[in-house]
Amino acid sequence: MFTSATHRAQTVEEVSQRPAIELEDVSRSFGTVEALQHVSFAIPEGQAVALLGPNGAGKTTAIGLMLGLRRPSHGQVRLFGLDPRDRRARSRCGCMLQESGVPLNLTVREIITLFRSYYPHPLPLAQVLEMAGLQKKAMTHVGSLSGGQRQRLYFALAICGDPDVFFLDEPTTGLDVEARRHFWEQLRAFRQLGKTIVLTTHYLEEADTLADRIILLDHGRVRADAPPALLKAQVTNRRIAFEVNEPLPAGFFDQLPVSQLEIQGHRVSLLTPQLETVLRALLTQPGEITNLTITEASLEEAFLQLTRAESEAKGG
Ligand SMILES: Nc1ncnc2c1ncn2[C@@H]1O[C@H](COP(=O)(O)OP(=O)(O)OP(=O)(O)O)[C@@H](O)[C@H]1O
Repeated sequence: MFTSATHRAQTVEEVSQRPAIELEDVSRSFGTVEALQHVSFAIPEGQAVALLGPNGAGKTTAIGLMLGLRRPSHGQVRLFGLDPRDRRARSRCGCMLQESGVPLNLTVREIITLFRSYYPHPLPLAQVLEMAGLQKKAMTHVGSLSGGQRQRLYFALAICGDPDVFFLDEPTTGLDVEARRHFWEQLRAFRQLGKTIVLTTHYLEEADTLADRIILLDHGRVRADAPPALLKAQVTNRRIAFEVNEPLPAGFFDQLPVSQLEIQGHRVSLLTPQLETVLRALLTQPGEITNLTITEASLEEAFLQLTRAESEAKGG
């Protein structure tokens, strides 16, 4: 579909061996706030990584460090083996940050042309407009774009330099479901060009859909670092759902290891880390149990369990 004029053919070994980004024992404080603490990871070229975490986890700080917009208080950050502020590294980056200010009195075409001029090997204008789905808006003034269209423009400006690594800080916040899915398609197409992608998100579905790997940050530390499927498997919780022909005795679940217990009429759903214990109790009580299903925890449940374990370990 899309072609990249400057995209070099790379062998599998090259793609997997050369890290695009490296953080080595990185900490960053703002006064007394430790936004990141002893964070280390490497992102190989061609990988799509989601930095996931609750508010204040340190996601934006991490992106700022990788882009050279901030400096670490401790440790080292490298972008393509260079200081992230080095022009050679920066010219290979595209970014869509939370606060992207652009002049409102230019047309879409004019501003993309301006941004293309900053890069040594920009993508053709027509391709940028097509990738961002802005062909029909080329002559529209930026100030007249809707929120969703403006988000597409930010995407266009971020990719127009044909970056090797693309940083996105909460790119779909505020978009409706349709616009979000459209954006995911655009990003997937961009990924197929072999690009490295680092995105922060609050949307677990977004991380699950787009990322090869999720780095879960919480209170400035890496809490988990794994592919989405493995992250879900790390979590011992299972969801049990079933129907009862008559209500279970009062207090039935009080002594059982269950959480997120929901009872709606005859339908019961719960989470448990001890599947056998709960099943034994259910199957030995006198009432009839039907439509029993047992499923793996969703990514959302995994996320909650992992972050809860962290705050409990801290006594929080
Ligand atoms: N410029 C700053 N000055 C002071 N404190 C800051 C600054 N930037 C970030 N922080 C603090 O560092 C911590 C991490 O913030 P950061 O923005 O990186 O988190 P985040 O995971 O991106 O959060 P969100 O999902 O809400 O955007 C927070 O406690 C935040 O208040």
